[in-house]
Amino acid sequence: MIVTLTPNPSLDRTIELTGPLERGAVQRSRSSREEPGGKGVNISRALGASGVLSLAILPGDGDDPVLRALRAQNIPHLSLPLGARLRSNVAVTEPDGTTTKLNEPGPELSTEQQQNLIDLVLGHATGAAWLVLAGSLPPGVPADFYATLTAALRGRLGNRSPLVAVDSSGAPLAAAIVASPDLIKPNAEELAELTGYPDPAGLEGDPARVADLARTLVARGVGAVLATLGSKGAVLTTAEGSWLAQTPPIRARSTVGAGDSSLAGYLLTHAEGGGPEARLRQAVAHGAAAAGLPGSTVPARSQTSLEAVTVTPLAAPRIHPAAPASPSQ
Ligand SMILES: O=P(O)(O)OC[C@@]1(O)O[C@H](CO)[C@@H](O)[C@@H]1O
Repeated sequence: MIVTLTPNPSLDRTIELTGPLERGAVQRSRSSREEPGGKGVNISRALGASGVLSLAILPGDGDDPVLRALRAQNIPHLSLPLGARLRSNVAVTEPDGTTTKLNEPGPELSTEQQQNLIDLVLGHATGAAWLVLAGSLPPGVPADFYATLTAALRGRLGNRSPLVAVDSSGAPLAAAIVASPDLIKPNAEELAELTGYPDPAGLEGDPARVADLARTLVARGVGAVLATLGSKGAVLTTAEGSWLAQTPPIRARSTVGAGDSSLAGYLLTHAEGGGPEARLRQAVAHGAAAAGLPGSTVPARSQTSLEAVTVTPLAAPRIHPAAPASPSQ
Protein backbone atom coordinates (compact mmCIF):
# COMPACT_ATOMS: atom_id res chain seq x y z
CA MET A 1 0.00 0.00 0.00
CA ILE A 2 1.24 3.49 -0.85
CA VAL A 3 -0.08 6.50 1.09
CA THR A 4 0.00 9.95 -0.49
CA LEU A 5 -0.48 13.27 1.28
CA THR A 6 -1.59 16.32 -0.71
CA PRO A 7 -1.86 19.27 1.71
CA ASN A 8 -2.95 21.62 -1.11
CA PRO A 9 -5.21 19.68 -3.54
CA SER A 10 -6.97 21.32 -6.45
CA LEU A 11 -9.73 20.96 -8.94
CA ASP A 12 -7.72 20.99 -12.18
CA ARG A 13 -9.48 22.68 -15.08
CA THR A 14 -7.74 22.27 -18.46
CA ILE A 15 -8.61 24.45 -21.45
CA GLU A 16 -7.42 23.12 -24.81
CA LEU A 17 -6.74 25.83 -27.39
CA THR A 18 -6.79 25.28 -31.15
CA GLY A 19 -3.89 27.70 -31.69
CA PRO A 20 -1.07 29.30 -29.74
CA LEU A 21 -1.93 31.17 -26.54
CA GLU A 22 -2.10 34.94 -27.12
CA ARG A 23 -1.73 37.16 -24.08
CA GLY A 24 -4.44 39.82 -23.88
CA ALA A 25 -6.69 38.24 -26.57
CA VAL A 26 -10.11 36.55 -26.37
CA GLN A 27 -9.58 32.96 -27.47
CA ARG A 28 -12.09 30.13 -27.96
CA SER A 29 -11.23 26.73 -26.60
CA ARG A 30 -11.67 23.39 -28.35
CA SER A 31 -12.71 21.66 -25.15
CA SER A 32 -12.23 21.80 -21.42
CA ARG A 33 -12.18 19.23 -18.66
CA GLU A 34 -12.07 19.03 -14.87
CA GLU A 35 -10.21 16.47 -12.80
CA PRO A 36 -9.32 16.05 -9.12
CA GLY A 37 -5.70 17.17 -8.82
CA GLY A 38 -2.72 18.05 -6.72
CA LYS A 39 0.42 15.97 -6.93
CA GLY A 40 -0.37 13.28 -4.35
CA VAL A 41 -3.91 12.93 -5.68
CA ASN A 42 -2.52 12.39 -9.19
CA ILE A 43 -0.03 9.81 -7.91
CA SER A 44 -2.84 7.91 -6.16
CA ARG A 45 -4.96 8.11 -9.33
CA ALA A 46 -2.06 6.75 -11.42
CA LEU A 47 -1.39 3.93 -8.95
CA GLY A 48 -5.08 3.05 -8.86
CA ALA A 49 -5.21 2.99 -12.67
CA SER A 50 -2.56 0.24 -12.55
CA GLY A 51 -4.29 -1.73 -9.81
CA VAL A 52 -1.84 -0.71 -7.06
CA LEU A 53 -3.41 -0.11 -3.65
CA SER A 54 -3.03 3.48 -2.53
CA LEU A 55 -4.65 5.84 -0.03
CA ALA A 56 -4.84 9.56 -0.81
CA ILE A 57 -4.94 11.81 2.27
CA LEU A 58 -5.99 15.41 1.79
CA PRO A 59 -7.85 18.27 3.42
CA GLY A 60 -11.31 19.03 2.02
CA ASP A 61 -14.99 18.93 2.89
CA GLY A 62 -17.08 15.98 1.78
CA ASP A 63 -19.13 18.08 -0.64
CA ASP A 64 -16.09 19.76 -2.20
CA PRO A 65 -15.87 19.13 -5.98
CA VAL A 66 -12.42 17.52 -5.52
CA LEU A 67 -13.79 15.02 -3.01
CA ARG A 68 -16.88 14.38 -5.11
CA ALA A 69 -14.65 13.65 -8.12
CA LEU A 70 -12.45 11.28 -6.08
CA ARG A 71 -15.54 9.37 -4.98
CA ALA A 72 -16.83 9.24 -8.56
CA GLN A 73 -13.47 7.79 -9.68
CA ASN A 74 -13.38 5.25 -6.82
CA ILE A 75 -10.02 6.55 -5.54
CA PRO A 76 -9.54 5.41 -1.92
CA HIS A 77 -9.05 8.56 0.15
CA LEU A 78 -9.36 10.11 3.60
CA SER A 79 -10.08 13.79 4.02
CA LEU A 80 -9.91 16.29 6.83
CA PRO A 81 -12.91 18.67 6.97
CA LEU A 82 -11.71 22.18 6.19
CA GLY A 83 -14.69 24.54 6.19
CA ALA A 84 -13.42 26.18 2.99
CA ARG A 85 -13.42 25.33 -0.70
CA LEU A 86 -10.26 23.82 -2.13
CA ARG A 87 -8.48 25.74 -4.90
CA SER A 88 -9.02 25.52 -8.65
CA ASN A 89 -5.93 25.42 -10.85
CA VAL A 90 -6.15 26.18 -14.55
CA ALA A 91 -4.01 24.71 -17.32
CA VAL A 92 -4.07 26.08 -20.87
CA THR A 93 -2.72 23.71 -23.49
CA GLU A 94 -1.69 24.59 -27.05
CA PRO A 95 -1.74 22.19 -30.04
CA ASP A 96 2.03 21.59 -29.78
CA GLY A 97 1.61 20.46 -26.16
CA THR A 98 2.90 23.70 -24.61
CA THR A 99 1.18 23.85 -21.22
CA THR A 100 0.66 27.00 -19.14
CA LYS A 101 -0.42 26.51 -15.52
CA LEU A 102 -2.13 29.07 -13.28
CA ASN A 103 -2.18 27.77 -9.72
CA GLU A 104 -4.11 29.40 -6.87
CA PRO A 105 -2.60 29.59 -3.36
CA GLY A 106 -5.34 27.43 -1.81
CA PRO A 107 -7.24 27.84 1.46
CA GLU A 108 -5.33 28.48 4.67
CA LEU A 109 -4.77 25.61 7.11
CA SER A 110 -4.88 26.56 10.80
CA THR A 111 -2.28 25.16 13.22
CA GLU A 112 -4.94 22.80 14.57
CA GLN A 113 -5.85 21.57 11.08
CA GLN A 114 -2.16 21.00 10.30
CA GLN A 115 -1.79 18.88 13.44
CA ASN A 116 -4.97 16.95 12.56
CA LEU A 117 -3.57 16.27 9.10
CA ILE A 118 -0.29 14.99 10.60
CA ASP A 119 -2.26 12.77 13.02
CA LEU A 120 -4.35 11.42 10.14
CA VAL A 121 -1.20 10.48 8.23
CA LEU A 122 0.53 8.95 11.27
CA GLY A 123 -2.60 6.95 12.01
CA HIS A 124 -2.66 5.39 8.54
CA ALA A 125 1.01 5.01 7.64
CA THR A 126 1.67 1.79 9.59
CA GLY A 127 2.23 -1.05 7.17
CA ALA A 128 2.52 1.22 4.11
CA ALA A 129 5.50 0.69 1.81
CA TRP A 130 5.76 4.40 0.97
CA LEU A 131 4.45 7.72 2.20
CA VAL A 132 4.52 10.33 -0.57
CA LEU A 133 4.50 13.98 0.56
CA ALA A 134 3.49 15.90 -2.50
CA GLY A 135 2.90 19.39 -3.83
CA SER A 136 3.01 22.93 -2.50
CA LEU A 137 2.00 23.85 1.03
CA PRO A 138 -1.12 25.98 1.49
CA PRO A 139 -1.03 29.37 3.25
CA GLY A 140 -0.39 29.15 6.97
CA VAL A 141 1.69 25.98 6.74
CA PRO A 142 5.40 26.41 7.62
CA ALA A 143 8.00 25.38 5.03
CA ASP A 144 9.35 22.63 7.28
CA PHE A 145 5.97 20.80 7.40
CA TYR A 146 7.23 17.82 5.37
CA ALA A 147 10.44 17.64 7.43
CA THR A 148 8.43 17.75 10.68
CA LEU A 149 6.06 15.06 9.44
CA THR A 150 8.94 12.81 8.31
CA ALA A 151 10.65 13.13 11.69
CA ALA A 152 7.37 12.46 13.56
CA LEU A 153 6.68 9.40 11.39
CA ARG A 154 10.11 7.89 11.95
CA GLY A 155 10.00 8.79 15.65
CA ARG A 156 6.61 7.06 16.05
CA LEU A 157 7.12 3.99 13.80
CA GLY A 158 10.90 3.47 13.96
CA ASN A 159 11.96 0.72 11.57
CA ARG A 160 8.29 0.04 10.70
CA SER A 161 8.13 3.48 9.11
CA PRO A 162 7.29 3.57 5.41
CA LEU A 163 9.87 4.94 3.03
CA VAL A 164 9.31 8.66 2.45
CA ALA A 165 9.20 10.31 -0.97
CA VAL A 166 8.96 14.09 -1.38
CA ASP A 167 7.71 15.74 -4.57
CA SER A 168 7.60 19.47 -3.92
CA SER A 169 9.41 22.66 -4.82
CA GLY A 170 10.96 25.80 -3.35
CA ALA A 171 11.28 26.19 0.42
CA PRO A 172 9.24 23.07 1.40
CA LEU A 173 11.51 20.87 -0.74
CA ALA A 174 14.68 22.53 0.56
CA ALA A 175 13.49 22.07 4.15
CA ALA A 176 12.47 18.45 3.51
CA ILE A 177 16.03 17.50 2.50
CA VAL A 178 17.14 18.04 6.09
CA ALA A 179 14.96 15.07 7.16
CA SER A 180 16.81 12.73 4.72
CA PRO A 181 13.85 11.50 2.63
CA ASP A 182 14.31 8.17 0.85
CA LEU A 183 13.42 9.70 -2.52
CA ILE A 184 12.88 13.13 -4.04
CA LYS A 185 11.58 13.89 -7.52
CA PRO A 186 12.72 17.33 -8.63
CA ASN A 187 12.48 18.63 -12.19
CA ALA A 188 15.48 20.45 -13.65
CA GLU A 189 14.40 23.82 -12.29
CA GLU A 190 13.80 22.45 -8.79
CA LEU A 191 17.12 20.57 -8.82
CA ALA A 192 18.95 23.75 -9.85
CA GLU A 193 17.24 25.76 -7.11
CA LEU A 194 17.95 23.10 -4.51
CA THR A 195 21.64 22.88 -5.33
CA GLY A 196 22.29 26.54 -6.19
CA TYR A 197 23.07 25.72 -9.83
CA PRO A 198 22.83 28.95 -11.87
CA ASP A 199 21.58 27.65 -15.26
CA PRO A 200 18.29 25.70 -14.87
CA ALA A 201 17.44 26.15 -18.57
CA GLY A 202 20.57 24.30 -19.68
CA LEU A 203 20.16 21.47 -17.17
CA GLU A 204 17.49 19.42 -19.01
CA GLY A 205 19.97 18.69 -21.82
CA ASP A 206 22.92 17.96 -19.52
CA PRO A 207 22.29 14.60 -17.79
CA ALA A 208 25.89 14.29 -16.56
CA ARG A 209 25.56 17.61 -14.73
CA VAL A 210 22.15 16.53 -13.36
CA ALA A 211 23.77 13.39 -11.95
CA ASP A 212 26.60 15.45 -10.41
CA LEU A 213 24.10 17.76 -8.69
CA ALA A 214 21.97 14.82 -7.55
CA ARG A 215 25.06 13.16 -6.04
CA THR A 216 25.56 16.19 -3.79
CA LEU A 217 22.04 15.60 -2.44
CA VAL A 218 22.69 11.88 -1.92
CA ALA A 219 25.86 12.89 -0.05
CA ARG A 220 23.62 15.06 2.17
CA GLY A 221 21.46 12.07 3.13
CA VAL A 222 18.77 11.82 0.42
CA GLY A 223 18.26 8.14 -0.49
CA ALA A 224 17.62 8.61 -4.22
CA VAL A 225 17.00 11.48 -6.63
CA LEU A 226 14.65 10.93 -9.58
CA ALA A 227 15.24 14.05 -11.66
CA THR A 228 12.64 14.41 -14.42
CA LEU A 229 13.84 16.34 -17.45
CA GLY A 230 10.70 16.81 -19.55
CA SER A 231 11.15 15.55 -23.12
CA LYS A 232 14.80 14.72 -22.31
CA GLY A 233 13.82 11.81 -20.03
CA ALA A 234 15.00 11.39 -16.45
CA VAL A 235 18.11 10.68 -14.38
CA LEU A 236 18.04 8.43 -11.32
CA THR A 237 20.85 8.79 -8.80
CA THR A 238 21.40 6.61 -5.73
CA ALA A 239 24.47 5.80 -3.64
CA GLU A 240 25.10 2.94 -6.12
CA GLY A 241 25.14 4.95 -9.32
CA SER A 242 23.31 7.14 -11.83
CA TRP A 243 21.26 6.17 -14.88
CA LEU A 244 19.72 8.14 -17.71
CA ALA A 245 16.46 7.03 -19.36
CA GLN A 246 15.13 8.50 -22.60
CA THR A 247 12.23 7.94 -24.98
CA PRO A 248 11.91 8.83 -28.67
CA PRO A 249 10.09 12.18 -29.17
CA ILE A 250 6.37 11.93 -28.40
CA ARG A 251 3.40 14.09 -29.42
CA ALA A 252 2.71 15.94 -26.18
CA ARG A 253 -0.85 17.04 -25.43
CA SER A 254 -0.61 18.22 -21.82
CA THR A 255 2.35 17.95 -19.47
CA VAL A 256 0.17 18.35 -16.34
CA GLY A 257 0.68 15.32 -14.13
CA ALA A 258 3.56 13.88 -16.20
CA GLY A 259 5.99 14.19 -13.27
CA ASP A 260 3.43 12.71 -10.88
CA SER A 261 2.88 9.79 -13.25
CA SER A 262 6.65 9.25 -13.45
CA LEU A 263 6.82 9.02 -9.69
CA ALA A 264 3.87 6.58 -9.68
CA GLY A 265 5.68 4.41 -12.25
CA TYR A 266 8.83 4.43 -10.10
CA LEU A 267 6.94 3.56 -6.92
CA LEU A 268 4.89 0.74 -8.38
CA THR A 269 8.03 -0.89 -9.78
CA HIS A 270 9.80 -0.46 -6.45
CA ALA A 271 6.82 -2.04 -4.66
CA GLU A 272 7.17 -5.06 -6.98
CA GLY A 273 10.87 -5.40 -6.12
CA GLY A 274 12.24 -3.87 -9.34
CA GLY A 275 15.84 -2.59 -9.30
CA PRO A 276 16.90 1.00 -10.05
CA GLU A 277 17.03 0.59 -13.84
CA ALA A 278 13.59 -1.03 -13.99
CA ARG A 279 12.14 1.70 -11.74
CA LEU A 280 13.62 4.44 -13.90
CA ARG A 281 12.41 2.79 -17.09
CA GLN A 282 8.82 2.56 -15.81
CA ALA A 283 9.02 6.14 -14.49
CA VAL A 284 9.96 7.51 -17.90
CA ALA A 285 7.43 5.31 -19.71
CA HIS A 286 4.70 6.59 -17.35
CA GLY A 287 5.76 10.25 -17.77
CA ALA A 288 5.80 9.98 -21.58
CA ALA A 289 2.38 8.32 -21.63
CA ALA A 290 0.94 11.03 -19.35
CA ALA A 291 2.26 13.84 -21.58
CA GLY A 292 0.39 12.30 -24.52
CA LEU A 293 -2.94 12.37 -22.64
CA PRO A 294 -5.20 15.45 -22.26
CA GLY A 295 -5.44 17.57 -19.12
CA SER A 296 -4.38 15.95 -15.84
CA THR A 297 -5.24 12.47 -17.14
CA VAL A 298 -2.86 9.83 -15.77
CA PRO A 299 -2.02 6.58 -17.60
CA ALA A 300 -2.41 2.98 -16.52
CA ARG A 301 0.65 0.79 -16.85
CA SER A 302 -1.00 -0.89 -19.86
CA GLN A 303 -0.80 2.48 -21.70
CA THR A 304 2.97 2.79 -21.25
CA SER A 305 5.63 1.41 -23.61
CA LEU A 306 8.64 0.12 -21.73
CA GLU A 307 10.33 -1.09 -24.93
CA ALA A 308 10.58 2.49 -26.21
CA VAL A 309 12.69 3.56 -23.22
CA THR A 310 16.48 3.26 -23.29
CA VAL A 311 18.36 3.22 -19.99
CA THR A 312 22.10 3.92 -19.82
CA PRO A 313 24.38 4.05 -16.79
CA LEU A 314 26.09 7.41 -16.33
CA ALA A 315 29.73 7.22 -15.33
CA ALA A 316 30.52 8.59 -11.89
CA PRO A 317 32.78 11.65 -12.07
CA ARG A 318 36.45 10.75 -11.99
CA ILE A 319 38.00 11.71 -8.68
CA HIS A 320 41.16 13.62 -9.58
CA PRO A 321 44.09 12.74 -7.33
CA ALA A 322 45.48 15.74 -5.53
CA ALA A 323 48.16 17.48 -7.64
CA PRO A 324 51.68 16.78 -6.44
CA ALA A 325 52.95 19.56 -4.25
CA SER A 326 55.19 21.91 -6.20
CA PRO A 327 58.76 21.98 -4.99
CA SER A 328 59.40 24.88 -2.70
CA GLN A 329 61.32 27.64 -4.39
O1 LIG B 1 0.81 24.15 -6.75
P1 LIG B 1 1.46 22.78 -6.62
O2 LIG B 1 0.94 22.03 -5.43
O3 LIG B 1 2.94 22.81 -6.71
O4 LIG B 1 1.01 21.95 -7.91
C1 LIG B 1 -0.34 21.66 -8.13
C2 LIG B 1 -0.49 21.04 -9.50
O5 LIG B 1 -0.04 21.92 -10.53
O6 LIG B 1 0.31 19.87 -9.56
C3 LIG B 1 -0.34 18.85 -10.30
C4 LIG B 1 0.52 18.45 -11.45
O7 LIG B 1 1.76 18.02 -11.01
C5 LIG B 1 -1.68 19.41 -10.69
O8 LIG B 1 -2.67 18.44 -10.56
C6 LIG B 1 -1.92 20.58 -9.77
O9 LIG B 1 -2.74 21.58 -10.31
